[in-house]
Amino acid sequence: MISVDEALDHVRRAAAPLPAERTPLAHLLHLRLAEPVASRVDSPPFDKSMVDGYAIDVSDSSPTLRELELVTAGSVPNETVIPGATVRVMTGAPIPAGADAVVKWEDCQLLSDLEIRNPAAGVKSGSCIIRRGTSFRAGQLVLAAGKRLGPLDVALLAEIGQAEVAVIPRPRVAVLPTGDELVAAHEPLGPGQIRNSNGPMLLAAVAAADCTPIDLGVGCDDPDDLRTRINQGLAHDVLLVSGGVSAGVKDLVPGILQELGVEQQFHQVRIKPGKPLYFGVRHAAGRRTLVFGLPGNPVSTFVSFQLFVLPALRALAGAPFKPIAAHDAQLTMPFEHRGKRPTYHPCRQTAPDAAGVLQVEPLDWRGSSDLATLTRATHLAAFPAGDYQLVPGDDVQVIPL
Ligand SMILES: Nc1nc2c(c(=O)[nH]1)N[C@H]1C(S)=C(S)[C@@H](COP(=O)(O)OP(=O)(O)OC[C@H]3O[C@@H](n4cnc5c(N)ncnc54)[C@H](O)[C@@H]3O)O[C@H]1N2
Ligand code: MOO
Repeated sequence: MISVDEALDHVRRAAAPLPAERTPLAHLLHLRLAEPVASRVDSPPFDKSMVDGYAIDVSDSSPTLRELELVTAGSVPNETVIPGATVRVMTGAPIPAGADAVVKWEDCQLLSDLEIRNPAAGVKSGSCIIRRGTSFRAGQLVLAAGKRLGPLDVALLAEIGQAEVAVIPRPRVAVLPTGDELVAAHEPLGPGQIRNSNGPMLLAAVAAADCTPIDLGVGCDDPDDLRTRINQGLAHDVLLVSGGVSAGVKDLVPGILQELGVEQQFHQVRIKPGKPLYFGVRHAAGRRTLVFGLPGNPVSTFVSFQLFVLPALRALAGAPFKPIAAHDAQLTMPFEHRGKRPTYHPCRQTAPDAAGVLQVEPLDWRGSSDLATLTRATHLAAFPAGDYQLVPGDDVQVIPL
């Protein structure tokens, strides 16, 4: 049995970023750029008006100005602003030659249909004009490689005319809960049966991690059925199997994975819950698939997902590999730990103390099938292995959920 850190090292080695793919703007959200992006254009691409008004030459001292034409956004001026003349411009319109400022129409006095009093007195050159290249110049780097793209980055790519860009794709993650005892939430429970909660949980957790979930249905504890479904799962970047990985007569998953060419990296980790965790990698036809066999108890499945699968998914998607960060906290209640495995115990944040230290209360958790308590938890407290008693105020490391 290996330690959590050793297990994470195996996952780290296998979880190199997926190969980059050119992807259109509509599908870029939360993906990471595989290349730096420089603009091929100046932005804005021309000097433009920031207001609806009159483009003028501030040095013109003529008492009145005659309107030569109206220029709206999307059209171009034909006339030049000469002494005694103005061009009426709408917001976003290009500035005509000869003009060096725009005055809002409500600050101008209309004398007749096409004539205004010259509003130049006190107006600064450049006023209400945004100059070509103010945001950035052609050739300038606008987005760095590795950046996780948000809505503003997508907008920026559109602004520079980059209709598609090379990004690390969203990992495709197949989910296969296994067990003859499992029935779906809408089906009646027969004797000895339980509902499949891991399947919906993992599909949701995969989606929450910005990956694409693929539902492989529920596998029976039957070699042929498992072989077929696992084979389907191996066509994706990651396969998450839940159940069937411990020592029971129907725990067939590790054997079938081996048969299908998955190279086991580890099986069993010194951790509670989640001891029977399996991890393997298959390389076939130029594709690498990471395979996690998650222990079937729902809390074990979830904790294993958080600690081992989530860092792998993030690294496949191009982020640096990083174990889930632990924070310092203090216990508000006594806690007795027994056992040779470190325990990740559901706990609940109370208030930070006066010094801002996070305070947590270990919950009355009834073990690896007690999903209900986990839903009330805000953190997992990481208690080291050993037999010992902790008291309120003792330090503990916690992982946010
Ligand atoms: N002799 C040993 N027995 C067990 C060991 C061991 O080391 N030696 N490890 C125990 C630990 S720890 C765990 S955790 C479980 C994990 O077993 P499996 O991964 O093989 O899972 P199953 O036996 O299939 O299921 C365990 C438990 O969880 C329920 N389950 C399974 N799938 C789902 C699902 N999709 N939704 C909800 N609940 C599910 C299942 O009915 C069982 O009750 O093994 C111990 N045994
Ligand atoms: O490690 Mo198991 O996950 O205790 O139930």
